Amino acid sequence: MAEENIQYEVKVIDAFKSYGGINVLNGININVPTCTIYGLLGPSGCGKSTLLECILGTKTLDFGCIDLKAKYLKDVGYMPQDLCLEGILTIKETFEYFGRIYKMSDQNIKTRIAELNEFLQFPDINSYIKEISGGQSKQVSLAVALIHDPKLIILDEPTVGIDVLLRQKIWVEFIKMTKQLKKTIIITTHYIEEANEANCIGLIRNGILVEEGSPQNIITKYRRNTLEEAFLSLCCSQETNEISKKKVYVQRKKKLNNTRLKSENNFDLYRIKALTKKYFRMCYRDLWFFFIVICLPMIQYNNFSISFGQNINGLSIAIKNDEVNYLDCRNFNVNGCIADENSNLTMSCVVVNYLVSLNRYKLIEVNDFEVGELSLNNPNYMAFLHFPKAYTRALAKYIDSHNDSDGESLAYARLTMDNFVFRNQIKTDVLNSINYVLKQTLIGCASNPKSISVPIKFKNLYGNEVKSLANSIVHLFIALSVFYISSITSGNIMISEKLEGSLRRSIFAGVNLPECVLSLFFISTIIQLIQIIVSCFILFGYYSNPVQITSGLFTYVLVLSFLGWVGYFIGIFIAIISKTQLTNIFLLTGVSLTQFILPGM
Ligand SMILES: Nc1ncnc2c1ncn2[C@@H]1O[C@H](COP(=O)(O)OP(=O)(O)OP(=O)(O)O)[C@@H](O)[C@H]1O
Repeated sequence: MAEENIQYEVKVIDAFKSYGGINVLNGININVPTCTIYGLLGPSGCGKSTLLECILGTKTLDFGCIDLKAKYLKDVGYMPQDLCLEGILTIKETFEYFGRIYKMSDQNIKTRIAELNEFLQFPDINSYIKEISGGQSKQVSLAVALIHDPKLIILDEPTVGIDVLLRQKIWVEFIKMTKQLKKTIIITTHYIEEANEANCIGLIRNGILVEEGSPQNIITKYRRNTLEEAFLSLCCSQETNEISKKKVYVQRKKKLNNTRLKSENNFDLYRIKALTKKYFRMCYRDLWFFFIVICLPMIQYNNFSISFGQNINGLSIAIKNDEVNYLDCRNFNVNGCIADENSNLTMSCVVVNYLVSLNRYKLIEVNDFEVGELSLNNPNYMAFLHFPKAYTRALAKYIDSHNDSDGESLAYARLTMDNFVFRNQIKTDVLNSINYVLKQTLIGCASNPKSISVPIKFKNLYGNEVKSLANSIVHLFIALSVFYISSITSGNIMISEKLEGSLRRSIFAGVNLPECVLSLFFISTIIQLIQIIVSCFILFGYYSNPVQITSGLFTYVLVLSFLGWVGYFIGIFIAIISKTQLTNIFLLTGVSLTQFILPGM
């Protein structure tokens, strides 16, 4: 065929690409004629995959030009070197997913699976990808590249790990595809013998195309019997004229316009549906994910309700009462006025009985002040209380003349330093008990008890029902759980998609990032709503924490949802900036911990 009559599917002109100043593609020119198989050969690291990705547009050239006949992503089928498929999906679901991304009808997908099965012979198509062998996953990956019957097929080492018989069968099929179905195939391979089947071969070394031509022409040119021998001879002559792989600075060339493959439309509901279905499967099939997102919070809500900030009870307080025997207080009644010289009131008993009536404390009498003081070294003791011998008398004198020269009206209380919550609770209860004593004193003396009350009236706008610490922070706990669960849901799905390469493969099939984010948003919002319902049911319904929602249930759920959505976007952002799974986990945990600490928890 005359040169001018040849139609080219792909033209790469003067392509340069470097990483860190080292040229991986060093001025490559290749021309791939339509309806042919073009084999790219070369040692590991010579730049074959980089060249393919530049042709596909997933990587950009630094200089040079790539001209593609195909204009749309759906016209090209790409099989990357790595699997880049979701192990958690079955073979059938994987085909359905990609088929739907390419907007194929269900019937069309079914027919295509049957056709591909005929020549690739998949294992049971209901097997999970993670459970099939390396060679079988390569077959599936190849089928995914062919599912939508593209015009241009780009395959990066498709036959690695596949047995010889099937390899031969695949090449026969490739030849049939180019001859009968007018497809163009670009293929990289390390098996030189199979490259014999290609119409044209390009040998790359150190980013330079050192030879290009049909297998027969190359064999003839190097006067050898086989292609392998021809390449060995070529490589040996190259060794002596080694192309430097050291820093090669690219000459400043004008960057030419490259053809970029486009998606047919930028925002497609059909693709969003396929993505949502895939994410849904990924969520409910991963049992650990399901456990962490749904079951673990339920356990935590339960643990929180049982253990956190409940009303305190059973705390031990050491007591030494010099005024009266502690046991004698049991039958004590406030009767009479302490101002009365003849009254035999012992107000220390009023304090003691008040504390006992709270059912929070276990009062344990000690005989010695020193022993009482030392009792706080025992972690079971939260306080030591001491009442002086003339406590009631001194108290009467203090009330009467505001004078207690001996300091006998002072009860002594030493509190634990170990536990902030317990200390404050005991402090409040002891102060309330003294307040109660004063009131009882005034009642006994027929005075108006209000005269001794603190002259302030507290009125709460809301929160009247809040009785315990757990009641007060239950909403904070729900809010933080919703935030955390949303961020780990979006963050973990996104990072696994990114690192396993399935995101890249989906993007190459036409999906764009906003579609991924929106589909994941649906899933995350559903999980969030389940979270809110379950948490409210456990914390308010089952454990009866008081609900006082002043702005209405809708606003409450909306505010929680907003928090979850913030968590969702933070998760996505962290997944985008994280380069490894570990960084992703550390960042997610760090941000969530900050959220726990900032509200003062
Ligand atoms: N993202 C990247 N950042 C830095 N260097 C890269 C990157 N991608 C590829 N390289 C480097 O570019 C060179 C060419 O890589 P490429 O994957 O194209 O080789 P290859 O010819 O396909 O090798 P193989 O046959 O082993 O797959 C390698 O040295 C590789 O380390």
